[in-house]
This record gives sequence, C-alpha cells and structure tokens, in this order.
Amino acid sequence: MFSLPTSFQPQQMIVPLSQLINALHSLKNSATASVQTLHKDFIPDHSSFPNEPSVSLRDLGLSDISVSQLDELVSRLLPAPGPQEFPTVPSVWRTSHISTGSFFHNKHGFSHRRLGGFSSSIFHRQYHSPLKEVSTQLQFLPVWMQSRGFKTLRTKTRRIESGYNGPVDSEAYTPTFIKGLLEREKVPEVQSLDEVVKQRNLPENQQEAFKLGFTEGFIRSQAFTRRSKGVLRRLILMVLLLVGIYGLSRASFFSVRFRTTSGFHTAVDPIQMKNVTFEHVKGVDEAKSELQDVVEFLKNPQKFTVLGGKLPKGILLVGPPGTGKTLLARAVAGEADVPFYYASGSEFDEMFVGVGASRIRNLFKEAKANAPCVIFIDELDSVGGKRIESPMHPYSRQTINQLLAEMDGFKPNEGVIVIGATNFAEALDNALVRPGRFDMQVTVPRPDVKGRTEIINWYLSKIKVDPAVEAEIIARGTVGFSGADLENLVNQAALKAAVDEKEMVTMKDLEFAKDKILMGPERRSVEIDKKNKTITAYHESGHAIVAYYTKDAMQINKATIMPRGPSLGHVSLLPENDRWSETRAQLLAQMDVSMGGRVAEELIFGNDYITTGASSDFDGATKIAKLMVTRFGMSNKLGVMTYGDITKQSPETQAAIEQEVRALLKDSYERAKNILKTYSNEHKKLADALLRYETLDAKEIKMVLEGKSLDQ
Ligand SMILES: Nc1ncnc2c1ncn2[C@@H]1O[C@H](COP(=O)(O)OP(=O)(O)OP(=O)(O)O)[C@@H](O)[C@H]1O
Ligand SMILES: [Zn+2]
Repeated sequence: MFSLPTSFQPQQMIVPLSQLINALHSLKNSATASVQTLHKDFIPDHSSFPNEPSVSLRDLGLSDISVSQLDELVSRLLPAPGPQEFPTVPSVWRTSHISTGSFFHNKHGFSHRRLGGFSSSIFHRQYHSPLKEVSTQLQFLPVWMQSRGFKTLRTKTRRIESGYNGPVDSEAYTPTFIKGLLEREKVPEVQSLDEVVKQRNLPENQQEAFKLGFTEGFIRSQAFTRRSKGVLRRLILMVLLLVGIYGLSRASFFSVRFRTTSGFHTAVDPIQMKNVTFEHVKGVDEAKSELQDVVEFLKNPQKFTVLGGKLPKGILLVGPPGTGKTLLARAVAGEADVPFYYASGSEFDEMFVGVGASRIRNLFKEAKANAPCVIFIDELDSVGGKRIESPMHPYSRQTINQLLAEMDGFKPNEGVIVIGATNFAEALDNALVRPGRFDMQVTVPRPDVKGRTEIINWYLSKIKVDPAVEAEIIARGTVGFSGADLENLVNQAALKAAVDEKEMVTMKDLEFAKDKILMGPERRSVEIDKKNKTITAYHESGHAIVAYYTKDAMQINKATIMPRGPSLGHVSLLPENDRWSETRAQLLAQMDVSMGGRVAEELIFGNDYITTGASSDFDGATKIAKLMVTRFGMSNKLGVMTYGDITKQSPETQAAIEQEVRALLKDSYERAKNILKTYSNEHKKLADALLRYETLDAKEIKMVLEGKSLDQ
C-alpha cells in the first residue's frame, strides 16, 4: 500500500476556526501577516454535509477581504505539495477553490484539483461576482468545528437509513409521521455571531474576545438547546405512543424508545447486526484484512488467547467522514455474529457532572455481561480529544478517565473489543492511544478509482440500471468522494430517473447526479440571453478543442452550456487514474486547456468583447504555473528548488519567479491560440452543436469534430 510521510496527509491540516479568524483579520490589516502558525493543531473535517449551519464572511466581519488576500491566506495554509495518499482537499483547501474561484465551489470539498497532481478537472465560465462567490464558499469553514453537536444525529439517521433491511435500530421501524417529527431536529438553527453578540449587549471592547470564545463553543451551546428540544419533541411522541397508536404489541419498541430518550439512560441495548458483513463494505480491502484477526478472536476468545494470540482491546478506525468506519465496525460484529453496542462520543460529552462517566460505565457493564461483543464509539475525538479541555466541556476529563478505567478494567480474553472511530488520530488524548487501550490503528481511506467503482457497482446492484452504465467512468470523475458520497450519488441518480419516469437509471442520470453534487443544482430557470449563450458556447468549445488536440491533456468527459451553480457552462475532463503525480507535459496541457476559454472569446468576438467569465481559468493556469516554478522545481531558470514563502525571498528571486510564471503563461496562451486558429472550423462546429444540444458527451464531441451528424 501506498504510504507517505505523515506531513503529507491532508487530514492533518485542519484549522481551528478561531485561528483562522485571527489570521484572516491580521491578513486584512497587513498584507504580509504571517499565518504559518496555522499549520499546527487541528480539528477534523466534517465536510460532506450540506445542511450544516454556517458562519459567513460577513459574520466574521470580513466581508471586504479581497479575493487575492484570501488566496494568499489559503496558499499559506496548504501543506507542501507532494504525492498525497488521498486526493482530498482538506477543509481549508476548499477556500482555495473559493478564493480563486477557479474551480467549482463545492460543498463537499472534493478536489478537481490538488497540489502535487491535478485530478479530474473542470473548466468553466462563471457569473462574475467574485466576492459573492467567496462568501458563499467560506460558509463551509466552520464545518470543522461542528462535528460534535450535529454528527450524532446525522450518523444515527444515516445508520438508520442504510439499515440493510435488518433490525438495526428501533427507529428504523418508526412510521413516517413520527420519523418526520424526529427528523425535524436535523435542521440546523443558524445564528450569526454578530446576532449573538448583539443579544448579549456586550461592551465593544469585549466583543471580539467573546466572538472567538463563542466560536469555540458555538455549536456546543446550540447542540444543547437542540438536544433539549429533541427531548420535548420526544415527550410528545411518548404521549402519542401512550395513547396507544401503537397498541401494546409495540411494547418492546416503547421500552427502547424510552431509554434512549430519557436523557439519562440506565441501560444500553446492543444492536444485533447479523446481516452486515464485510461483503457490504467495499473498496477498503486493506482495512478488512487487518480486521480479520479481530473477527476470529471474537468468534472464539478463549481459543485465541490459549494459542498465545495477542490482541488489542481497542482498535481505532481512522479516516475521513463517510468512508465506512461505522459500517466496518458493524461488519466486524456481524462477521463474528456477536452483539454490537453503538455509542457516539458526543453522547458522553455532557454539561452535567457525572452523566458522561456514568453512561460509559453502563455501556461497559452491559457489554461485559454479553461478551464476546463489540463496543463501537463513533466520534471518539469528541469525548477523548485533546482540545476538549476547555471550560465548555467541564466534565470531559472525568469522562475520559472513566473510559480509560473501563478499558483497563477487563482482560483481553473477556472478549470485549472496543472500536473507536475518529477522523483523525492526532486529535486524541495521548492516554487513549497508549498500549492496552486503543493501541491498534486501522486506516480507512477514501476509496481509489477501483474502490469507487466497486462501491458504485454495489449500490447500483440494488436498483434497476441500464446495462450500458459504466461505473468506472463515474468513478474516474469522482476523485475524493467517500463511500457515503457515492451512495448519495447513486441515490440522486435514481431519484432523477424516477422523476423523469424512466424505467431504469442511465449513465445520464449518474452524470447528472455527479454534477449536481459537485457543482450545485442546474439553473434551468435562469434566462440567459442569446449573446451570452453564444459566448459561453465558444468559450467552452475553446477548452474542449484545446483538450482534444493537446497530446498530454486529459480525456474529455463532457461539455455543456447548462448553467449550474455559479457557472454558465463547463467542460469536464477525466484522468485515467487517480493521479499521484503529474508530468511537466501534463501540467502544461492543463494550463493550455485553461487558456482555451478566453482565447476562444478573443478570437471569435475580438479583444474588446472578452468577458470576465474567464477569470477563474486564468487563476487556475496561474496557480499551476506558480507551483511549477516555486514548488515542483520545473523551471530552468530557478532550478530544482522549492520556494516556500515567496514573500520571504529576496527581491531578485521574487522578480525571477514572477518572470518565469509570466513566461509559462504566455507560452501556454500562445499554444492555445495556435490550436484554436488551426482548428477554427471544428471550434465553430462544436460551439454550434453546443448551442443546439446544450450538453455533449465524449462520444458526441468526437462525432462533431469528425464532422458526423448527431441527428439520427
Ligand atoms: N466503503 C463503503 N462501502 C459501502 N458503503 C459505504 C462505504 N463507505 C460508506 N458507505 C455508505 O455510507 C454510509 C455511511 O458510512 P459510515 O457511517 O460507515 O461512515 P463513517 O466513516 O462512520 O462516517 P462518519 O465519520 O461520518 O461517522 C454507510 O452506511 C454506507 O451506506
Ligand atoms: Zn473557462
């Protein structure tokens, strides 16, 4: 397996919001502010969920930060480029999409682009409103610290939704109207920081400090209110139940419900998960084989220890959200056919003294009585995290100690395996990862192309699919998607097919779902005038033509002039594989394709009519050129050397860098122009076809360029 120095692993790069705010403020005040410190300690990325509440740039008092300042900030936050195991974008990186606007804003934070390798790419012409873009984008920043309050519900719901038709949880049986009642909790209540500050009537000089402090605990207090509201709602539910909507036959349902809703449970019920096995977890073969021993042990603990087998008591599953950690833990229990106890770290993190600790005690007591079994603690970092030691979590130390005491308190041959999940092991309290506790770590990475293909196929196998569907094509275009994201993609495609009253899900539906997730919903309703449509058609064809006729460019997947999210149209390219590294030729090709859009506008409509819609393409090209010169050692003049912080270089070096970047861009521009001049006929044909058909896939583009008719 591909293993890298930890410093390259992007999950490490997560920035506490407070630091980010500080950095943003200092950047705002001085162009040279150093934000290097931001590289250090950090919270995990819980990005993939669109419904998270958010704080916008305005809330941070930064609505007037410029795009280039933000860009500067982001580039400093980025880790050194290098081959990255996960072609993922850490949270902060998302702001870079944002700030440069060069790729789509994308709530999932998937990369179309990453340092040290540019994966699948999208080129587009966009509405011109950079600042608006920036503020929409930044809304995702606080997602980092939202993990605690909201994740439980989400995971829980997801757990229920993905129930594998088995008796997963009592809630799986809840009829729709009650489910609705329960689910309303999921809607986040967003309150801007400024509003909060206003409510408190704080003197001016304390406001900033309050904002920072509050940001740290922001979610916590909300989560708390939400929780109490949940209890209320559930009380209503109880009454409904008592009235007998269910009848006495539902007595067992009732008792479970009661325990989990009372807020102070006294007993914990295991979840039997007979029908979840390793078969259900795709694309994480390595993790599965590492866990195989644990399954054997659970099947027969005595035999195992007699043979001298040494097993950890605790296993830590480490990986980004949605990669199947919970599913894997369930599968371990399922494979061994033992009870599975689910708990979420955030459930233990309580405002009241002793509650968290007593929940832990109960959980272990119950589990030990039913050994062999698996205890799964999701979001372990929210109870056992380093950063937890703050006035906002007064009793977390107590809770951690209880957990440690419990883990120390049973012998390996008792057959209790504690599996903890975290997005990121470094966040955990050191005491937790000491021998005899969570001393085995299993990485659950985002799936690679092969894994993604398997996952897509797996979820496709549950629905009616057009036999012509090629999962691999979708997999290639979804670099950075987690298992949960892919499951969502297939669902969305099925939904789309259903809405269109199709018999089965086709490639078009899958592509549609992918674009929707990556770039936001289509905007069919936007009336775009004919002139603008024509410019967009030529712009996008320009990208496509350059990509088509440049040897080292990636293969074209699709071109469209259908507005989506902030863009007016786009061209997407597909890498053959998840690219670990890129050659100089590939980087140059990528730049040329970026240039194609603007050059097309210029050639067709003349210099006076070029639009602002290409700014993002230039940003993209510039970024690549800069990286080639300063990070990849691909410039002859500057040699094989990296220049970390450009502003710290001598004025001569800075000038040299700038000159090199300019030269690269100019050459690239000329190459694109050459191609578009040479193939001006094809360019026109493609633009016409786009105006007529709106969207063209790879095959159709090829036909148009070969002069074949698309109407049959
Ligand atoms: N590798 C996978 N194979 C099949 N399905 C997957 C995979 N990964 C995720 N899924 C789907 O996504 C759902 C959510 O995944 P799961 O809750 O296990 O992720 P997680 O890593 O525990 O996420 P989190 O950190 O957010 O709790 C699963 O129930 C499953 O339906
Ligand atoms: Zn473009």
